Amino acid sequence: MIRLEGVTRQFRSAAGARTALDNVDLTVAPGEVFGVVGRSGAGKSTLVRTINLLERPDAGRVFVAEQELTGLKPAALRAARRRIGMIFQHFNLLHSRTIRDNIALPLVLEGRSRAEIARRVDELMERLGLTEHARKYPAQLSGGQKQRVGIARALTSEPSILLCDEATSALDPETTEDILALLDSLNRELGLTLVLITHEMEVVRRVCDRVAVMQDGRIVETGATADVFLNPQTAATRSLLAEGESHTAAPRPTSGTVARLVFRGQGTFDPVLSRISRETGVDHAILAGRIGRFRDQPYGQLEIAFQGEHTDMAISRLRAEGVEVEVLP
Ligand SMILES: Nc1ncnc2c1ncn2[C@@H]1O[C@H](COP(=O)(O)OP(=O)(O)OP(=O)(O)O)[C@@H](O)[C@H]1O
Repeated sequence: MIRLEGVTRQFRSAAGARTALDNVDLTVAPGEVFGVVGRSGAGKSTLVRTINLLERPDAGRVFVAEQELTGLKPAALRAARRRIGMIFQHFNLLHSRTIRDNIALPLVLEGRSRAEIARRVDELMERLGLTEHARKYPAQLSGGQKQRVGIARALTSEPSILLCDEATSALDPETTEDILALLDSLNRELGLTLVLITHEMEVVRRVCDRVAVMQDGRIVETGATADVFLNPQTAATRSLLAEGESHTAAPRPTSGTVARLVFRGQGTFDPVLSRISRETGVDHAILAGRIGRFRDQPYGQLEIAFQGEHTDMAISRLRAEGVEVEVLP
């Protein structure tokens, strides 16, 4: 659905050249919710703006739905862009226009008929719970409502892709959850492909099927969210994940083997640890733990201290049951 091949983008200024994207390859499958994370300046916005060619790469090719956008003439590019909606952190609404007119704007610019515009705008306002706000102005709405207007406006041309640039970063946690639930339902019900830039790891856990981690204009790691978050392969990913977590190390006992266990999927709910403890006579003390969810997939992470003669056997048995076990030094 989306394919970037060897995309490079430099910005030149008085201070010199800055490589915002450095030979980036990326593939996003149809119907996927794809997250892009990284520190400020890593190149996330430039990457996402390259997908609809708001930012033109200096080198490399961009394909959307098997069509090479980088090879299109202006009129064909305008048509291709209609399949790609975009929403923004600060909503980018026109303050002097009503909610209805903000949503209608892309259709007005395309020269659609009044009847068609009215039908489509009514339908979107109904779907997004905005009907009662039709005649209000953006300043009269809350942040979450303004983002709903942004989403409605992005959906007017019935895109198959929605690019979300820090779409929840200006919202409080409850409103963030509300907008994420809406994006999640648009993905599930309309099959909309979502590419979502965020600096909030919780947003990625909540909605993203896959994630790419960016650093200095490159994608340093990419994979299923659960794989990247539970087994980060790069220092950049580990440092992003460590942010906001407690930095107090789990207490360590003076004897025994300390290990980190990861349970995934339905296995999260199996009493496998106590069963294997009983069968091998190996006791365990829980030092730290967390349970949660990656989109639909439940997971649990435990740091435990094994105590007993047959610790190696208990660890092999856990691995045989599908529990990931990393023995800590
Ligand atoms: N229009 C521009 N002119 C000059 N430099 C730019 C421009 N746009 C981006 N850059 C530079 O390119 C690099 C990548 O910027 P980009 O906005 O893509 O990063 P980001 O990961 O989205 O960061 P943030 O989270 O702060 O938005 C930065 O060093 C930035 O200063």
